[in-house]
Amino acid sequence: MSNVLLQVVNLSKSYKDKNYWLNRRCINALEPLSFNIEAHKTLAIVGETGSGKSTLAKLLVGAELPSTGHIRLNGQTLEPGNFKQRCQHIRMIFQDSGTTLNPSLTIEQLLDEPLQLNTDLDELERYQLIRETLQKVGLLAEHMNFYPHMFSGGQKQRISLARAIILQPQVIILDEALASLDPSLRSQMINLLLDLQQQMGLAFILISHNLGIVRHFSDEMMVLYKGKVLELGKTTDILQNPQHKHTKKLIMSQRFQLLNR
Ligand SMILES: Nc1ncnc2c1ncn2[C@@H]1O[C@H](COP(=O)(O)OP(=O)(O)OP(=O)(O)O)[C@@H](O)[C@H]1O
Repeated sequence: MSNVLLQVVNLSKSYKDKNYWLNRRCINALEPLSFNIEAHKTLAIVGETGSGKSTLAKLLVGAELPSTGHIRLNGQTLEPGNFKQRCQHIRMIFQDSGTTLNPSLTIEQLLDEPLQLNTDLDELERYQLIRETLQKVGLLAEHMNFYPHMFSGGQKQRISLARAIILQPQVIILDEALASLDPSLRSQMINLLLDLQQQMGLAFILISHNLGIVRHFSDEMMVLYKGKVLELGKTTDILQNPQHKHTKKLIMSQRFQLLNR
């Protein structure tokens, strides 16, 4: 019996075309797609601009409602409008999430927010969980009293990661989360994410333009093109033996990144 954590079944999204007379035409941002992810595994989503990666991420976190399909977590269907249920189990980290931390709050207040909103823990329990979570992401308990501007870019990304894991989610979506870090910080962050994945059994969905990162980090990959799935399979198989001409083009355009890792 496989250890399937997240099941995506026939999920699709179309938008009304605002530029079209009477709005009768639709843009199919994502054609119906299905996939599974197991705990401890990483699925990378790649594709050129406009291929539907962000749309898929928005559907997974519940920021958009699907046109068709549904999502199951541990066999249970996630209700489209139930944000509390969704945001406890599926969290997202963006490219510049470090820079969007509220500058007027201390790190303790920033990490306390999701706990107050989503749990019944008392003040002492929340305090202890904040301490533990900061240590998990390689920061110190004393950092609780600091403000975001007192940290470097890489440390701010760790604070965003702490905010993402503090509710003990099962799935984390990394939307170009590693793109703005320099190569050495990026490797540290990847190692930290892999450690947390081991410890917590997390499943990651990695949205990235960088096939070097995809190769290093992911077990499986999905190639999207104009809202359609071109390929879905083991990352090593697809990178070594791409079947579709658009996948081949993507790999050729990044052979430099792939050679340098
Ligand atoms: N709110 C919206 N209304 C109308 N069309 C939209 C909306 N959001 C996305 N689209 C369209 O859906 C398609 C997929 O967009 P999406 O942002 O998911 O692509 P992407 O792969 O994430 O691109 P990028 O790499 O640039 O972020 C595009 O054609 C886009 O124009």
